[in-house]
Amino acid sequence: MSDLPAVVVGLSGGVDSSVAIASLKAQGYPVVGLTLWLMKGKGQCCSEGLVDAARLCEELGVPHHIVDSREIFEKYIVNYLVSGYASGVTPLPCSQCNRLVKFGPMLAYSREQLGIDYIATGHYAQVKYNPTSDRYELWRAVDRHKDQSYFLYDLPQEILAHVLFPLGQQTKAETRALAAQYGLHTASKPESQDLCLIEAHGSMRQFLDQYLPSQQGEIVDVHGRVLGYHQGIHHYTIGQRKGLGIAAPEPLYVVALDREHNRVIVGDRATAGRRECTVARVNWVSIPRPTEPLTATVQIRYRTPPVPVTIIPDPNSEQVQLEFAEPQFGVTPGQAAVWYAGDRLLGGGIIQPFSTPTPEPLETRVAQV
Ligand SMILES: Nc1ncnc2c1ncn2[C@@H]1O[C@H](COP(=O)(O)OP(=O)(O)OP(=O)(O)O)[C@@H](O)[C@H]1O
Repeated sequence: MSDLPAVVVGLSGGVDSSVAIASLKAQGYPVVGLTLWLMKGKGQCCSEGLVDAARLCEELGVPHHIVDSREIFEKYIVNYLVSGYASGVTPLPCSQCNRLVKFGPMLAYSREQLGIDYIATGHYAQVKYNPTSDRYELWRAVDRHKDQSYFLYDLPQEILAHVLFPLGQQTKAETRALAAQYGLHTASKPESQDLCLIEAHGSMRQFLDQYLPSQQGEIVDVHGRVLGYHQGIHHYTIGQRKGLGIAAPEPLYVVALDREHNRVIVGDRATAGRRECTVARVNWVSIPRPTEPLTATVQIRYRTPPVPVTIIPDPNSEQVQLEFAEPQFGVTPGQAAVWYAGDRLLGGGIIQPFSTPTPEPLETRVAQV
């Protein structure tokens, strides 16, 4: 009998989680596979993922559980996305899904149904216990290109204390080599490129179009001049530069989404740059909440490089104010800002809507004259 604790491994049917469970098993951990059934559609997280995960567990000779999580996925992710886009923000579903749909419920199921106290996933990130601070710290993965720590910033200490990331210290190439070495049928599965919802529905636009009706409106500049038309403000993101469908001599960025008048407001680079923003729903991970301002680097999107920032805690709330050393162009309400000291993830939260002065619609101004 192994002295190692039993671990429940979240399986999506993809190569990363397949190698995560096979590696833990090879190290002597008693393992159980668990797949959350998240939505209907094609691709992982749907029936295809369930079948691949079941087949993998059969090959490995380990138990496999499937938990129908479609209802909580609908409640916490689909509704969150649809209401966010409808109100003019661009929500980040992955960190919320990790906390509320995946890690929290997986650990609860493991404990309550299986009496198992540890869970693992195929995420590329590392958890390190710091005995001095008595905190479970989150660190970037060794494979910087695959690092997924950004999406995990919202995990509380109670969960991090019970999580293993078996792939955090290896490269994706090593994962693929191990998949072949273990003879896993998932070894040659292509990399998932995008958000699971996008894989299942084709694009975010196609997904949203099922819920939010098209509603034509104006694309205007910061003076209220009409430059073009759109089919719904939910197709746009603050900071967006490409795909605006308007010809202009200089690059234009979306600087505000005016829900009240169903308008997209665009501006030049100088208008689009932001030096600060407010971040709410902050989760402090590797350090406790500071009382003094702190310098760090911050990522305002998954794929943007970290940039220098000062984080100013609000004495009266859990919010913080971020002050960037240089103006940033993709500061998008609804997305996560996640700050680091080197490779150590300190904390993160959700960027709050900011007030960009929006011009009065033309007819209102004409009426006032
Ligand atoms: N439906 C699910 N049920 C259980 N665990 C899941 C599910 N989807 C994802 N996970 C876990 O979260 C990890 C990261 O998921 P993500 O969607 O980012 O996939 P990925 O990085 O492409 O990994 P994989 O190759 O395993 O699909 C997975 O490796 C897996 O452990």
